[in-house]
Amino acid sequence: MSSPLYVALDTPDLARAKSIAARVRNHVGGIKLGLEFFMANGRAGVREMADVGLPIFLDLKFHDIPNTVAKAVQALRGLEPAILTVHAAGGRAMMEDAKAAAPEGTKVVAVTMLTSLDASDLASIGVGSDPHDQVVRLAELARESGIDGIVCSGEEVAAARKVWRDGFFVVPGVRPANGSAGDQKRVVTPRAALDAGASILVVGRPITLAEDPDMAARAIEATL
Ligand SMILES: O=C(O)c1cc(=O)[nH]c(=O)n1[C@@H]1O[C@H](COP(=O)(O)O)[C@@H](O)[C@H]1O
Repeated sequence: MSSPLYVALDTPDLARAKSIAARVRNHVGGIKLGLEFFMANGRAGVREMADVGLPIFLDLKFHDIPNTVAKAVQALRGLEPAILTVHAAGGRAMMEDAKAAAPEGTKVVAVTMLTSLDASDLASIGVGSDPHDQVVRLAELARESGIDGIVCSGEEVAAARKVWRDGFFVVPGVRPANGSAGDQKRVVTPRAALDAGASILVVGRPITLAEDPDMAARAIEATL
């Protein structure tokens, strides 16, 4: 079985992304490319990274009116990523249309509540519920829309899986014990996230900024 560990290659530097991918490729199940990489390298960059031979998770977090999101997803045709992201807060119709526009083999997953936010951040944008209730509510909405799964923190994934048994659950904000959280606020260890029901784990800086990314990926893999 392939590893549930996806490495987030958050860099605008294509050569650097390729070099880290080459070093960790035997210890991860896939590569996540996000806004930083895509803004700098675009479709051609994604194609080059596909040469590494691992599944590509293209994390562009679409959040717009349904027509715009559907057309953006259509415009990605030809890249056929294994996974792509939208924001659940874009609403049910947006998620339905994103799914309809995506290639058959691409999983569409919705970001519920960013792992960089906590309860006080939710309150500051006028959302009264706590992170747990907010994630479960958006998980239900995502399920009803017919997409494949959600992104949430390891703190909510067990509750979300209760309302969506066969959903696909992406958990970022994952840190090895004693790892620096950085800008992440809802953080769990890789092992705890998997035990709670994560389908895949997304780990960026703990691997990419390590002196030896290969060893860092291997050390995380060993805990799974
Ligand atoms: O959609 C995501 O992947 C995502 C959602 C979320 O709520 N939190 C989150 O950190 N991410 C992504 O997961 C990665 C986490 O990176 P590190 O904090 O460096 O491990 C980044 O690429 C983020 O864009």
